[in-house]
Amino acid sequence: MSSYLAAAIQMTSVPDLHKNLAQAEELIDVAVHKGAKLVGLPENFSFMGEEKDKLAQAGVIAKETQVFLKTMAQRYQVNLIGGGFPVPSDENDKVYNTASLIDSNGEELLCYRKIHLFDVNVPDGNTYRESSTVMAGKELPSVYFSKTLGHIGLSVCYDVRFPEVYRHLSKKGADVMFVPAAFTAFTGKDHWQILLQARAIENTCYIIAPAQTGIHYDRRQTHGHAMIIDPWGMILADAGEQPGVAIAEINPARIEQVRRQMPSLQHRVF
Ligand SMILES: O=C(O)CNC(=O)[C@H](CS)NC(=O)CCC(=O)C(=O)O
Repeated sequence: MSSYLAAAIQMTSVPDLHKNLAQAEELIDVAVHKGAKLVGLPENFSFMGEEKDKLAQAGVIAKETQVFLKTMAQRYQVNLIGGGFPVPSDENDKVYNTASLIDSNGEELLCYRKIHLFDVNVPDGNTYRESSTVMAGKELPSVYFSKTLGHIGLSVCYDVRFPEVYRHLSKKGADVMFVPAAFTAFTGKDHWQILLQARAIENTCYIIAPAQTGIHYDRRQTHGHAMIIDPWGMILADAGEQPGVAIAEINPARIEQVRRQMPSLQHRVF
């Protein structure tokens, strides 16, 4: 593996599948033209709206999103992460919040179903009951060993509050971990960056965190600040608050250097 550029895309997705896919393509285009070889899209990139609307359209959203990811990966000859989109479950009428890694041949390399669901009354007055429409994934994420991109692990949004997910990925060998998110503006301002830096530092790994930003519908507002963090916890790129792209170099020598300087992974007791 040699150094390469990765991109964390930042979007303001709305309750309109085709508008979102058009915005996603524009930003993939920007990222690829800046040289990115691995591009992450945020949670809910293809649809962000009321839970009941998402559920009603889930079949169409899932199908069109999967076709979109494969088409874009092949057209732009890039590795793409779809950071979380609804896929209907076979068991009942709920969906799985699913993240997927697609290579430049359009093949799916990783698929992960969000384990931790956001059932929280946020003190700003918004109530989230993700479990009312989403089934929790039952399997910890696996790691894809890529000769060119490193050892990649996926997670989604609220998972970032559960360090055991990332320790699991780390034990499986991951050194580039994705946290695609739609973090609330209220929690994000105090927790987002700190949680991401903690996950990077404690696992001495790169963290790539695509994000939603701005006002999506009604009172739903997200925090933004898609970012890429290095294994020492340094913020290499931050997309701010407008839709756009955070781009930074993923450098295997930096991972080795930090793991020499701070060998905490070797000192684990549990
Ligand atoms: O807001 C929306 O409409 C869409 N959001 C989402 O789909 C997901 C599940 S509800 N949001 C989060 O997981 C936020 C986590 C978070 O913000 C935290 O952990 O503080």
